[in-house]
Amino acid sequence: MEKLIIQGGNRLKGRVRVSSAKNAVLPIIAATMLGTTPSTLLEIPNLEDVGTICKVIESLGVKVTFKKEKDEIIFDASELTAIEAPEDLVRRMRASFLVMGPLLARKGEAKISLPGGCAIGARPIDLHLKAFEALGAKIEITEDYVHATTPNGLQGSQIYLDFPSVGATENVMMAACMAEGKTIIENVAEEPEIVDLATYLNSMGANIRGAGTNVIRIEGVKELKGAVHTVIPDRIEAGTYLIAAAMAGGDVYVENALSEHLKPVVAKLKEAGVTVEEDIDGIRVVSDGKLKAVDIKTLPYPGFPTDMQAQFMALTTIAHGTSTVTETVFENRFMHVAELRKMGAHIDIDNRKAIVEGVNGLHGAEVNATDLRAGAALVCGALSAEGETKVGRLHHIDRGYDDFVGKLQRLGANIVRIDE
Ligand SMILES: CC(=O)N[C@H]1[C@@H](OP(=O)(O)OP(=O)(O)OC[C@H]2O[C@@H](n3ccc(=O)[nH]c3=O)[C@H](O)[C@@H]2O)O[C@H](CO)[C@@H](O)[C@@H]1O
Ligand SMILES: C=C(OP(=O)(O)O)C(=O)O
Repeated sequence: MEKLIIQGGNRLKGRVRVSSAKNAVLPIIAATMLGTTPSTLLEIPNLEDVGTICKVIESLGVKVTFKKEKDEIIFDASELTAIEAPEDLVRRMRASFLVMGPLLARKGEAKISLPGGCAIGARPIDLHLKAFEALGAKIEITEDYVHATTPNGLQGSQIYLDFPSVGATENVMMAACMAEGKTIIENVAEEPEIVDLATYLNSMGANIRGAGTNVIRIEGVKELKGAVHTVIPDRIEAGTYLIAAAMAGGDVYVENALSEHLKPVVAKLKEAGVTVEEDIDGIRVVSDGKLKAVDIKTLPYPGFPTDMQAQFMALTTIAHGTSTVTETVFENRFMHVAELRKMGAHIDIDNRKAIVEGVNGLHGAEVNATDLRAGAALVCGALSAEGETKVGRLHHIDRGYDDFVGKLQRLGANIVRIDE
C-alpha cells in the first residue's frame, strides 16, 4: 500500500504553480460531448478524476487523444455511439453523472447509475432530475440507475433550484443550451467553475448569460461546435498551499492563484494573523507559524468553500484560542476530525459545528485520507507537526492534486511517497 511519509518542521519557501481546476475541468470534459466538431482543452491537470471522466466519455463514443505535451487533449464527439455510462466509473466518481445533460441534449436519452453517497454526505441528485423534468425529460429510477428519455425533445423552461447545487446547475446548463427556446434557471450556483463552463459553452456557440450570478438565461441553439479552451486555475489547490505555508511557516508565492476566487480564504488567513499579499499573478503568504483562532462557516460561493473546510480546520488545530468550524453544505464532512485527533488535535463536534481548542503543535501519527480534502488537511497538519506522519489511502488525494509531493518537495517539505 502506498503512503506519504512526512517529517514535519521544515519551513516552506519558494514558488509553487497552481494547475487548472479539477472542478472546472470535469464538467468541461463532459461538455465536449456537445460539440459536433473536436474541442481542444489546454493545460489539463494530471489527475485520477480526469482519467475517469475521459474513460466515461470514451465509453459513450468520444475519441480522446492526448497530445505529446500530455496536458493538451483533443475530444472528438462527432459520433456518440452509446447512452449508458459504465456503472463502475460512475460509482468511482460522482462527477461522471455530468454526462447526463450532454447525452440528453445530443441523443435525447441517457441511462446512468445512481452515483450514490460517499464519505462527505448522502449527495442525492434530485435537483438535477427535477430540472431535467422541467425541460421535458421523462425520468425512470430503478434501484441502480436513472433512465431519462425526451419523447418531445428538450423544451426551454423556467427552473428554480431549491439549493444552488454546483452539479445541478452545470448539468442543466449543458442540457438547456440545446433545448428549444429559452430557459431561465434561478437560484443557481455562482462558483467560478460555473462561469468557466459557460465561457466554454458560449465559445462552442451556446447562448448563455448570467453565469456567475444567481440567475442564468439560456437561449437554445440547434448545434454546438468544438472549441479551444484553457481551464481556470484551481482555487482549492491554491488555498491548500496557502494553508500549508501558513501552518508550517515560511514564505511561499502561489503562482497562478486568482485572489478574486479566494476572497474568503484570504480574509480568514489574514484574520488568523498570516501575512497575505495578492497581485495579478498569484498570492504570497508569509507566516511564522503563530496563528490566532478564527471561526469559519462554509457556504455556497462566494462564501467560504466547503472544499477548504478540512484544510482550514487543520490550521485551527494549532491556532491560539478556540475556533469554530461550521459545515453547512454537506451533512457529514468531518471525517478528518478523527484523524487530526490522532495527531494531537483537540476537537469536539456538536452536530454541524466543530469546536477546536488550539494546541501548541501537532505530533506525527499514522493516519488515513478519508476523502480528498481530508487527505490534503492531514498533509498540511503533518508538515507543521513534530516528528513523522504516515498518510495512507492516497487514491483520494490523487483524485485532485497534480504532483502534490513534487510541488511540496520543491518548497522544501520533507515528504516522500513509498510503497510499503
Ligand atoms: C466535481 C465538483 O465540482 N465537485 C464539487 C461540487 O460537487 P456537487 O456538484 O456534487 O455539489 P452540490 O453543489 O451539488 O452539492 C451541495 C449540496 O446540495 C445537495 N444536493 C445536490 C444536488 C442534488 O440534486 N440534491 C442535493 O440535495 C448535496 O447533497 C450537498 O449537500 O460542488 C461541491 C460544493 O461546492 C464541492 O464540494 C465539490 O467539490
Ligand atoms: C468533494 C470534492 O469533489 P467531488 O465532488 O468530485 O467528490 C472536492 O473536490 O473536494
